Amino acid sequence: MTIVALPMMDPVYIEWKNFLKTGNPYKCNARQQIVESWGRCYHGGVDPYDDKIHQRLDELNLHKVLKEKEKLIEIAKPFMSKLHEFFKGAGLIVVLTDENGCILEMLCDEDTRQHPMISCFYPGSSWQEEAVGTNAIGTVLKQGEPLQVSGAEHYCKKNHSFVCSAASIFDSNGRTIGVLDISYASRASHLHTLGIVAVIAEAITAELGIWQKNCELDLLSKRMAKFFNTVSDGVLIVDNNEVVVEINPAGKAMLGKSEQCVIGIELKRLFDNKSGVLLTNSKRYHNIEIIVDNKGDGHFIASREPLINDHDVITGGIIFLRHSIQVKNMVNLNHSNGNYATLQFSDIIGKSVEIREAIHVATRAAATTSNVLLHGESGTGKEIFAQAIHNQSCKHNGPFVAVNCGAIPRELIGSELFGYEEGAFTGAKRGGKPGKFELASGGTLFLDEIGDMPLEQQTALLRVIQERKVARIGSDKMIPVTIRLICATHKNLLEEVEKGAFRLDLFYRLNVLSIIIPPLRERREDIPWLFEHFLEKLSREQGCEFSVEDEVVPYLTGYHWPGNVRELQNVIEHAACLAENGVITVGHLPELLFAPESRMVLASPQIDETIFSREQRQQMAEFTEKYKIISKLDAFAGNVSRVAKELGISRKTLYNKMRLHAIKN
Ligand SMILES: Nc1ncnc2c1ncn2[C@@H]1O[C@H](COP(=O)(O)OP(=O)(O)OP(=O)(O)O)[C@@H](O)[C@H]1O
Repeated sequence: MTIVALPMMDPVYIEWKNFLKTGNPYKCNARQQIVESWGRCYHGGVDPYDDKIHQRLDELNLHKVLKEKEKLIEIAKPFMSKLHEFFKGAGLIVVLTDENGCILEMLCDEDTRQHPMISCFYPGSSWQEEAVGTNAIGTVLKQGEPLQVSGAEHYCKKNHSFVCSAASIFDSNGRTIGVLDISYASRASHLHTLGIVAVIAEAITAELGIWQKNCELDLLSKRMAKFFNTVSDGVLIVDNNEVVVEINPAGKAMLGKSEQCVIGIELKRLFDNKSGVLLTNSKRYHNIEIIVDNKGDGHFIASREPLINDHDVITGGIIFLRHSIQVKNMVNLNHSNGNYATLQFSDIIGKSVEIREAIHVATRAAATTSNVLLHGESGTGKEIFAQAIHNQSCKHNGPFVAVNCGAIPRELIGSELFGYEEGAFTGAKRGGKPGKFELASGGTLFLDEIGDMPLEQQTALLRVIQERKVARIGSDKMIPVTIRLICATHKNLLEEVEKGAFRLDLFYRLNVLSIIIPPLRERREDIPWLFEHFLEKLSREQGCEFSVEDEVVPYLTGYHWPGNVRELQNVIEHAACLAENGVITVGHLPELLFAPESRMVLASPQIDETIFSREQRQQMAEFTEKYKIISKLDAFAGNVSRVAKELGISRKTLYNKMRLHAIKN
């Protein structure tokens, strides 16, 4: 390589000399890009006569930058080698820098490398304008456009022997990430070198773009694969001939088929005729119901979206399958249809031996999937027990569907429980309707008042329990159902069996685990706890405090509670409603409670003795008497003689008692 000293008569050199005297760009005849750069260097305080060694990165930082720019180097290097090969022996240096003008890679002949003038080109040295004045690399980084800087156009004298051509390399967002440069020491500049550099920089930019796009596609396809393989919906992709080209693991599990048995097969051949037609006769549908007779739960909800290419042409379809039970569970989670259970064992209030025993058995029942029969009068808490069992069982994530068999007209009970097909009977809904068994599948079906179920439906129920499959009315397709059955009755079912109103075989099927919930009158020590519980609930709901006169609770415990806990709850609400300033007194209790025939205190004194103190019993007796007199006075319009006769006492005694109890007539 020949290093040539520039003659002092070079017109650019003269311009340079003149510029340095004033720094005035308007008096300068050099190229505009060069003058602009000189202006930046002049005002930025770059020393044009500085011949010190270039700024360079230390080992550690250079290593870091090289690591960061690994891909740029990898992509640019083959291009640089080609260039180097092409210009072999011409004394050229091919340089790659980062966006800060720091040399990352350089290629040159061995004898060029040895030349002292070239010593300023080495990995880590900076060619920023601020560091070495106007130069192709630094000035391209400032101005963006490819540029050749020759001889005295360089701001620093030490670079006057070079001709440098550089162009930026960009990432896919158009940000500069590097510069490609060809430099050589010469008096003569050749513009075609700039052209070559610009084209190669563009090629590197294009290849980097392809690499970045590939990375994005790779990431996208990894994400898609993850989604495809882990999503709980079955996903099938079909081509335009309705032939399956892809199926995900969930899809294979749902269809119970291996990949080999699905890929390349027509979609409709994977299903029965009716389902196959439904799945293939439209390019887009949402939530259509498919019932497939195969092993496991073959009851699906299917949706389909067309696959459309960039030219808006349909190239196939993507079909999503979901177990109907999953859909139902989601609906149930939304709490939009009431098929959910909120109550737990902790919501069952009571400390009596009887209720504790019932809770104990129910807890054991929750640990199994056996059918449960709850016996208890109306309002004793049968539903609360059913919900608690469901919520503590392995089915707690499934639906809890409650049906009151006594409340549904006889002729409708079949369609309610088992569902029906479209056109099964006059008035049947279009598309049919799933029954409660299907809706409860995966969870618990609570059949309240099972004793009221008509005999013919008992037979159908027995069949569902035995076969664990249900056929909708009007269809012979069997839909698998996995449910835990909890039934409840206030009737003595064995008596019903004797009367011929209940099937014995069904009774045995339902009565696997039997729980007796005793009436409230047989566990009166629970009344104070229930009273406190319901009052607290009212306080919370109404945002006000209640206080209760001492006599109230003993009075409640003396009533025979034919409506059980539900009635107690209503009585407390009634009293709380009437209570002035939140003070509940006996006077706020409903009159029904004072009717002598409904009082237990008098009827069964031996029970009272075990629960109440003598003082409490005395008080209760007084209250009973007081309210007996009041109710009779009301009944006979204040006619004292009639009331006395009715009570079997003299008028005088009645007056005395009225005075004693402060009763005004
Ligand atoms: N032990 C209890 N603790 C708290 N609340 C109770 C208890 N028992 C019943 N209840 C409440 O009493 C009301 C009636 O209970 P539930 O509906 O469970 O009775 P049921 O026996 O199913 O009645 P029916 O046979 O008339 O349907 C509900 O509001 C319930 O929450």
